[in-house]
Amino acid sequence: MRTSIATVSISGEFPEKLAAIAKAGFTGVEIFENDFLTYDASPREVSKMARDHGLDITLFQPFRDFEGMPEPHRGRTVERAQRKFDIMEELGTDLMLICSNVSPVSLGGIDRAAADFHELGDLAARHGVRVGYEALAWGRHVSDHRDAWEIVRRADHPSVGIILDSFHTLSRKIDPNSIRSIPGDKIFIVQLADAPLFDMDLLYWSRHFRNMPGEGDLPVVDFMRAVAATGYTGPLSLEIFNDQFRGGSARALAEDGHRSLVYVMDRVKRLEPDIRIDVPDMPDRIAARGVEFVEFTTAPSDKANLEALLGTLGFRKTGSHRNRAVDLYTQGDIRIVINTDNTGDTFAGASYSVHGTNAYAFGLKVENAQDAVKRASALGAPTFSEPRKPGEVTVPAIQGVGNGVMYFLDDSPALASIWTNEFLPTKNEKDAGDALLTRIDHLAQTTRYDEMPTWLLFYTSIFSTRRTPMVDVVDPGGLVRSQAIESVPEPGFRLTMNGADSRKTFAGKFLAEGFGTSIQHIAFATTDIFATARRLAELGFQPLPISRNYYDDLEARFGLEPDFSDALRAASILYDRDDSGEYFQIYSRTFGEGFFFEIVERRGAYGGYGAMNAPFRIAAQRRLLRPDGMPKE
Ligand SMILES: O=C(O)c1ccc(O)c(O)c1
Ligand SMILES: [Mg+2]
Repeated sequence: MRTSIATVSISGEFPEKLAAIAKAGFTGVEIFENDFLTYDASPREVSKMARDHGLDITLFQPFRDFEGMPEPHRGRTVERAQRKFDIMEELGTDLMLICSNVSPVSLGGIDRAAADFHELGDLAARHGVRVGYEALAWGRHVSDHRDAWEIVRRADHPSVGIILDSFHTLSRKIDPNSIRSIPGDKIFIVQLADAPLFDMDLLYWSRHFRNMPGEGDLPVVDFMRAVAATGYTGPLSLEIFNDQFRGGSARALAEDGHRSLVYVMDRVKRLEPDIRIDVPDMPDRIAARGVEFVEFTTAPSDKANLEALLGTLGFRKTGSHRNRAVDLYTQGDIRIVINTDNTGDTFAGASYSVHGTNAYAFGLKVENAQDAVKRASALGAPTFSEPRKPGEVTVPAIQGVGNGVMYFLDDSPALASIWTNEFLPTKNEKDAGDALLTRIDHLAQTTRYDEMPTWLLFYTSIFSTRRTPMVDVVDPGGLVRSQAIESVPEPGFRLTMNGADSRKTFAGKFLAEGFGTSIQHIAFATTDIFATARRLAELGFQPLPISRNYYDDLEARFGLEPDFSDALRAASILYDRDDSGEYFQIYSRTFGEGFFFEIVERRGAYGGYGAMNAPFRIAAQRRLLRPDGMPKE
């Protein structure tokens, strides 16, 4: 698979862009004219730089306002093209992109445009180059690839072809299957971009909000299936205009870009088994069944606090690792591991010294743990391993969000018996009883807003998932954007990603003080929230106190019976309801740098996360940060 990316897609100066592009595994690069014009080097020097990095220059672009010009503009346009052909020769590329005319003086007419292209084809051939015509979604006369194709067909010149760009086709909701009738050898290059669905001006949407395939909402896989069906085997080239990306890290963007192309082509290969698609073999998207454990790293001195909090949530210590300072706490199907093995250079120790106490690792239950690592590695995720002691099993793992560790467990004998083989059971003198918590409902990871696309792509490319729409949560310190990912077909693994723009938000403060992205809360499921609340009270659990105003509003909003809302209020339970069911939430107070636990009950088929309650939760957490702490009753 030949992969390419336009220089506009990556931040930084030319040398930095090219280095990042090559390092991420691309074989080609599109030179965006503006990047070239603003960089102080000759075309030959730029050509050499690309080639020194092993990159082909797949395209020089864009050439604007060419076809359908009346005289005297027409003559000047041809002269302009001639000069660009000279530059292309020095750059060492043979393909130029001509985007459909947006000039108000341009004239329509398919035959007029075809005649212009035929003439340009002759000129291009004399320079040994080719031209490709791309329909901009906002072109004045041509805004649809089907019209662009008709012009190219009538131009009937070997040096003139069509350029397809997924954004222009899909943003206008043009059926990508219309591509299937174009001969593959007349498609000179294919540009790919995705975008979140916004109802806005096409030009503005395209120039500011494109993102990598798989990060947005456009059916890029369907588009590529149609392209593959034409027999096209040329480069797949990313062209991503995105303001946020321009401020990001060149290396991370290039890595995301490469991952997105491999992901899309792996999807296409599975959906079109009869078409030869040149993408590395890898296991299919991994169906995560659930979170098998979450592991905290902490120091012996801090451990007691975490242990005490877990105790009030009804967890008991049920095991100690045979060789290490690692303890296991369980309840229902939930396992929490506390690691204080900070001797030597363990990863847990390193994570603790950078972030303090944090949930630095979790384990996912999957069908085949080795397959999960294989797929993740094929998509560019780093694998993780640490030296094991005799008798210890190596659990397949990768590094993910914030360098946290993601372990994979399955039913193979070695992995399935790890808890009984490596941990010695703890005898509990007196059993205080649990709080009816059954499993981990979801994990919530907090990250910088600009890193969210990276991590959404990470999860959606490796796992079989669906994403819920992005919701905005208003924090008095700024906006926090939140999106949930759920495993399919079974929602056994649920994860919410919260992106904080400002360090003044509660989430942003967690990032700043914990020095980076990490799990900020863990939500446990119960099947009876009121029974759980009673048990928690007996265990001495202190819920996050919620303001009285919240309950008054809730009662009015849902028409709740006063007895019911009183019961909610008495136990500091938050409530939500939609057409499919009900949702109950209890929050713990925060621990360390803003970490907390949540307990939820889902009734019916409620599939959300209580987003409308988030501002109340945040307000309550902020109140507790104040010196007096307590809410006014
Ligand atoms: O926004 C533009 O002008 C523009 C230019 C070149 C392209 O290939 C494109 O897709 C858009
Ligand atoms: Mg384009």
